[in-house]
Amino acid sequence: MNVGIIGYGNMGSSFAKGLKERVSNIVVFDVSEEKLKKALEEGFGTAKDLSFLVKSSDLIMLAVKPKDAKAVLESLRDLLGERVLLSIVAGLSIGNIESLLGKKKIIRAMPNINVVVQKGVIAYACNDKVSEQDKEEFVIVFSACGSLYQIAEDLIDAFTALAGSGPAFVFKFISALITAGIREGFSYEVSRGIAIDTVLGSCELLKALGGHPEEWITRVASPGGTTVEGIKVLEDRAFSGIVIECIEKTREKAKKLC
Ligand SMILES: NC(=O)C1=CN([C@@H]2O[C@H](COP(=O)(O)OP(=O)(O)OC[C@H]3O[C@@H](n4cnc5c(N)ncnc54)[C@H](O)[C@@H]3O)[C@@H](O)[C@H]2O)C=CC1
Ligand SMILES: O=C(O)[C@@H]1CCC=N1
Repeated sequence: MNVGIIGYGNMGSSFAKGLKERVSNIVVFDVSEEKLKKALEEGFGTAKDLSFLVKSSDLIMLAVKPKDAKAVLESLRDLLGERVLLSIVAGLSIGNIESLLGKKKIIRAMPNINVVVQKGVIAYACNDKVSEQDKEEFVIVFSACGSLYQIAEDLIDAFTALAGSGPAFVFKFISALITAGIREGFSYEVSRGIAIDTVLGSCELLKALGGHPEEWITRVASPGGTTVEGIKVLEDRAFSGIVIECIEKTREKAKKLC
């Protein structure tokens, strides 16, 4: 497969790196000369315009900000033909894309930034122009960037909140742990290492051994011990309620983006 990427920002560049080993060719188009230079330095082909990019590609990924997406889609309308358009633009529905592009092959996906280390979580939904073979090829190629979930399109905004924005919330938690460690007397570097390894190890444990996180809390929190004192503070301050509301507000914003 030949992949064309429109927008070489955080996500476009992360996908380019993740896909490198799995596709024949990657071509990038960006309005920023600086981003095009970066793409060249990072070993990718660049296109001078959208027409060249489309001609060189079987699948075209739209990775620009929501505010820039409409203009790009209008320019693609007469260029795309039977090629697949893969949009990762938050809040932009398949219906919106079809109204700008016409009834073309469209995959709407929602990834997260962890694609940069090939550990992304990517949800996708397709319109009925996308064949089983198109879908299979997409899954084979994009599984190089992380785990894929085919979901109903009406859950993509919720997925955007949980997984698309999710890394920012996890980083916030890790950042708070680091600050707490510094406050207790560890250097930044040591506190960072302790926080990351604690979160990473806990995730690996859950993945490897299964079980609900609450079950594992009972194994960590000894009766009358230390952990339960910390858990009480989180409960008093409605930690779970805060996280649930954080996801709800994020999902609501995704609905209003485009
Ligand atoms: N950053 C994230 O963690 C995630 C972002 N997304 C979605 O991915 C999309 C891209 O986000 P980022 O990579 O963070 O944005 P970004 O701002 O880092 O990159 C966007 C790139 O598009 C380029 N661009 C703007 N207008 C253009 C045009 N007309 N033609 C070609 N290139 C153009 C910009 O120069 C820039 O390099 C957004 O729609 C966002 O909703 C989805 C999931 C996660
Ligand atoms: O904040 C945003 O709008 C994008 C969508 C998911 C992650 N970043």
